[in-house]
Order: sequence, then C-alpha cells, then structure tokens
Amino acid sequence: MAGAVLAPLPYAAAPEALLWPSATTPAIYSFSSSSFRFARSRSPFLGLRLSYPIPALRRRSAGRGPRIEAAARPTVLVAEKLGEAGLALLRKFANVDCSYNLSLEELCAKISLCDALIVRSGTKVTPEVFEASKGRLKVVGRAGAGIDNVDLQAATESGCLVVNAPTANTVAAAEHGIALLVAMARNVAQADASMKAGKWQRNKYVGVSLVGKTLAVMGFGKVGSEVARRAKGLGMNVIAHDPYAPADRANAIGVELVSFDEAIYTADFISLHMPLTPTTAKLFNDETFAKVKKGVRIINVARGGVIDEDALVRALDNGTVAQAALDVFTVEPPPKDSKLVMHENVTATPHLGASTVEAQEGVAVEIAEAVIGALKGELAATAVNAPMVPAEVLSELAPYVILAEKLGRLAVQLVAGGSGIKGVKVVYTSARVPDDLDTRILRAMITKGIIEPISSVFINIVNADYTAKQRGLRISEARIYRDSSLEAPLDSMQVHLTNVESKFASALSDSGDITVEGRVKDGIPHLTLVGSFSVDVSLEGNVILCRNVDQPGNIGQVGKILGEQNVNISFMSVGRTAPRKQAIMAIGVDEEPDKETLKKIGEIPAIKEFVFLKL
Ligand SMILES: NC(=O)C1=CN([C@@H]2O[C@H](COP(=O)(O)OP(=O)(O)OC[C@H]3O[C@@H](n4cnc5c(N)ncnc54)[C@H](O)[C@@H]3O)[C@@H](O)[C@H]2O)C=CC1
Ligand SMILES: O=C(O)C(=O)COP(=O)(O)O
Repeated sequence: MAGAVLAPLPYAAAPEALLWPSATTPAIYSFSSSSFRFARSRSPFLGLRLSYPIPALRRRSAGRGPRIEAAARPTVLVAEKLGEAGLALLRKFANVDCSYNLSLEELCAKISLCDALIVRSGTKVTPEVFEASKGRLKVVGRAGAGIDNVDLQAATESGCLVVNAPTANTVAAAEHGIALLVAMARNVAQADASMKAGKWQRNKYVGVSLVGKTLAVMGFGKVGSEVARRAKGLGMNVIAHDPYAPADRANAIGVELVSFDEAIYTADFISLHMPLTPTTAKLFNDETFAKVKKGVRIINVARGGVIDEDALVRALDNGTVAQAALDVFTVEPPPKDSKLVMHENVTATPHLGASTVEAQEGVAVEIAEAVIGALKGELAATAVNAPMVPAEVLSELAPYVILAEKLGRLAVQLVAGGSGIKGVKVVYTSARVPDDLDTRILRAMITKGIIEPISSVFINIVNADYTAKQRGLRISEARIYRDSSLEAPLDSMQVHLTNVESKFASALSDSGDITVEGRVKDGIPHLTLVGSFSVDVSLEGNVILCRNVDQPGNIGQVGKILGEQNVNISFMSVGRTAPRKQAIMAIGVDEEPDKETLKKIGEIPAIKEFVFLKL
C-alpha cells in the first residue's frame, strides 16, 4: 500500500480564515512528517469579501473553530492631518491613532500594531516601514493623489494594498495652479511683501498679460485638464504634452496635444501636472532649459522632483526662465536658505495645492471609505497596486474564488516530496467570452492555494503574481469555450501541475500532470475530477482519496473505521474506470482522522493507495 499522510494545514481555506484573525503575531506550524511549514500571520486579505456570500459555508464554520471576527477591531494609524468627516467614519469602524510628525523610527515602532496607515504627502512610507510592520499592515491609504511617497514595490512584496484618493483634490490643485499662474504673472506675492515692508513700487512690479499667450500643460490628466479648461477661460492658447492622454479628450476642450519638444519650444508658460516617476524625475534640467523659449514662466503644482532645482536656479539667474511659481519641492520643507525659494523671481507656496477646506474634507472621506472597504475585505476602487475588479464581478466570482484556492491546496498536497513545482496550467471552461470573465482573482487564489502550504509567505491578490514569479512558478491560463448557460461565469476550473511526481499516482492524468478539477454547485465548491477519475465531493472539511479495486464492501469498511473514531463523513463519491476495475473513492470528512485511523484505512487490502488532504 502506498498511502501517504500529509501534514495538516491548520487554517486551510476554512471560511473563517477569510475573516479577521485575533492574533497579530505570525503563527508558524511545523510538521515533522513532511516538513511542510505553514505560516499564517493574518487573514489572507484579498480585497475580497469572501466569507459571506455562501450561507452554508458560514453556518458550518460557526462551530468549527474560534470565530475571529469578534476580536477584530482594526487599528488605523493616521500619520498626517485628516479632515474630521473622514476621521469620524474611521472611528466607527476602527481604533484610530492620530499621531502626526512621526520620525521614521517612531513610525516603524508603531506600525507593527496597525492594520492600516493613512498618510498625505509628508510621510515617506519606505521599505523599512513595511518590514517593521511584520506583516500586520494590510492597507496604506494615501489621502491625496500622488503616491510617490509610498514605496509601491515594498508594499506589493509584503502583500499590502495601497489605495489613494485620486479625485477629491483635483479641482483644488487646478485652482492653485491657476492662482500661481496669475499671481506670478502680476507679481502679486512680491508686491504684497514690498507693501508690507512699507514700500510703494508701481514700476518694479509691472507684470505680463496672459491673454493670447501660449500655455503648455505638461501632463494632461485630471489636474492638467482642469488647468487647461480654466486657462482657456483666461483667453490663453493652450497646448498639452502627455504621451498617454487620448487626443479626443484634449480636442473636446480645444487643446492640441503636442510633442515634448514642441511644447517647450513654443510655450510662454509651462505648467507641470505629471506624476513623479523614474521617467519624470528631473525631466526639467539644464538640457531642457536650453530648449525653452527665452523668458518662459514655469508653474509647478505637481512634484518638486520633476525639476532639477539647481538647474532651475541657473536658468532663473541667466534669464532663460523669467519666473517660476512653485508649490512643491524636491525636499519638503526645503532648506531655509534654499536659493530657489529665496530667488526674487520665484513665488513659492508650501505644498498648498490640495489644501482647501472642501478638498480636505473630500479627500478624508474618500480615503476613509477606501481604507474601511479594504479592511473589510472589499476590493478598493482606487487600489494602486492591485487589479480593480468591480463589486458585481466580485460577488459573482466569490464561490469560484474559494474553489480556486481549494484546488490549489489540493493539487500541491498531491505532489511527491522533493519534486519542485515549476509549471501550473489552469484551464477554465466557460460560455463567456474572455472579456466577460476576469480571471485575475482566480489565478491569485490558485497561486495562494499552491504556495502558502509549502512556504511561509502570505499571499493575496496584491502579491500573488509577484510571489509566483519570484519563486519561478509559471502559471499559464487557457480557456475552453462551452456553449452552456451564460449565467454562471464558469462551468469548471482545472488545475494542472506539470512535470511533477505525485504521492497519489492516480492523481496523474493521461498527460502526466497532477490534475484536479472543480465546479460550483448551488454555490458550493465541488471537486469533480482527480487525475482521470470523475468524482463529486463537496469541498468542505477534509478529503480522503483512495484508489481501490472496485468491489463490494470497500465503502462499508472505510465508513466503519471512520465511524469508530467518531469521524463524520459528509460526502462520498466513487469514480471508476469500469465495473470491478480501478476506482477512486473520494470521502469528505468533517473531522481530521488521527494517524492510527488513516493507517487502518491504508491496511484495507483492496485499497492500493490513499491520501488525506486538508482543505
Ligand atoms: N500640489 C498638490 O497639492 C497636488 C499635487 N498633485 C500632483 O499632480 C499630479 C497629477 O495629478 P492628477 O492629474 O490627479 O493625476 P493623473 O494621473 O490624472 O494625471 C497625470 C497625467 O500625467 C501623465 N504623464 C505621465 N507621465 C508623463 C510624462 N512623462 N510626460 C507628460 N505627461 C505624463 C499621465 O498620462 C496622466 O495623464 C499628481 O501625481 C501629484 O503629484 C495632485 C494633487 C494635489
Ligand atoms: O494629492 C496630492 O498629490 C498632493 O500633493 C496633496 O498633498 P497633501 O495631501 O496636501 O500633502
């Protein structure tokens, strides 16, 4: 008999594992027999509310283990000033710690006690912060648009979702851009300072007119297009440069999209509205300033880092740039003796673009809702480092998401020790066209099911693809069209582990892959194929798979052994090749049989091999 008892996986895919855990420290379980290690530091937050759509699963889970949701009132650290309306929303749901002006050390010291962190532009969320969180931090909320102060790579690697509030401050930023444009052109700030110094300098502060002048909007996104619209109202000729902006959006407001060089050659005013990225960093430098129209005026309400500030000082000194109006700086706050800020042709504001009463309330509510939703397990519409999946798609996919994880878990438990998994092929059978079936979440869950039981990494929708790649796991997907009901998104889902050996030889299909297939029936995930054997067992609790000679009495013998140990059988299904030949028995059990019981099953003469699988 070639039986195998696999290490139990204590939290495997039980519905409550999708809720909040009470523990905050990772629990590592080691199993001597298989050296499987399964670490689970927290709920496998997916950005998905998975625990509720299937009432049957929820009912069953209630008595099976500690319910972890009750203990879970998450902690949200608000590290920068946030509007009251947002704080009120957060307090209804979480413990809210408002601690401002934290140093990196102080932030790192606090973060391991926090489930979410909310910042504005003043806090750098660096890899050290994610490391210090020890896996507890599940969501970083950026109460604003720019996310250059959050290390997205580090967030993704640690499975932490990053959400922002991209729309509530758009108009405020655009209005500030226009305020700076007009104030700069008419020397408002300088003239005001001069008057406050007791002077009356009418000749010194002669300005320039805006009407008929060309404004180049660099970055034609939300803020840039609002600036363009307003500048048109001032009678300016507006052009824009944005390699990714659709021409029809520009045409709609009478703006011509041009190349970078054309924009900077022809503009009298240049207004910056692109994000700070590796590509845009120091985009405006000595070389760029050498190409601009002499006497150009520059407004920056985007990010200081887009301009090489030393080069700008040189360009201001030699008159290439007549004036600059800056709301943002490479280092904020800039040094007190900053040549740029002190330059007489520079109008400066301390990053006030988003600072209106209205925008701050709007941003606070937008980010509070996004963070609460993410903590509840919903996919955030403003996720920055995870796929965005509409709520209706999520709710429809919910049982398939559970199925996907369980198939992954089953498949990996069928692998013989020592044979590393390299290739995973997932085959979806569906009546839907690819555009109507988003499989990213399913792929993430299969990855989770495969990787988590054999490693200490925590996988969710944020880091699934990244982690698979890191581990050299190639996951390919294929679709088979089946002309059936369009109502269900999927008929079946097959997971194939290619080029591996199995400790349960019957799990190998004709192609030599470990193959498991599942379907959703009445909202419940079922295992419907193992290797080449059709079975039908509901994927709840645990499963024993036996290959035996198809003869009378096998079911009774197994049932008797389990019954004697008070192990309840929830389902039983037999798949066979032909009467009285080989058959596979799939037995669903609520409890976990002890080793002795499993040994007795293996000793039944008709049973050729068996495996116990924990879901
Ligand atoms: N000063 C302040 O308080 C505020 C500053 N901001 C800054 O403004 C930026 C833009 O904000 P939104 O318009 O809301 O973002 P957005 O994402 O709607 O627009 C950014 C646009 O820049 C374009 N872009 C990217 N790379 C480019 C390049 N190399 N050259 C030209 N265009 C490029 C994109 O295609 C996109 O259309 C934010 O990233 C943020 O840094 C936003 C709000 C307030
Ligand atoms: O939303 C943005 O990108 C901003 O720059 C606003 O920054 P703040 O939230 O005011 O620190």
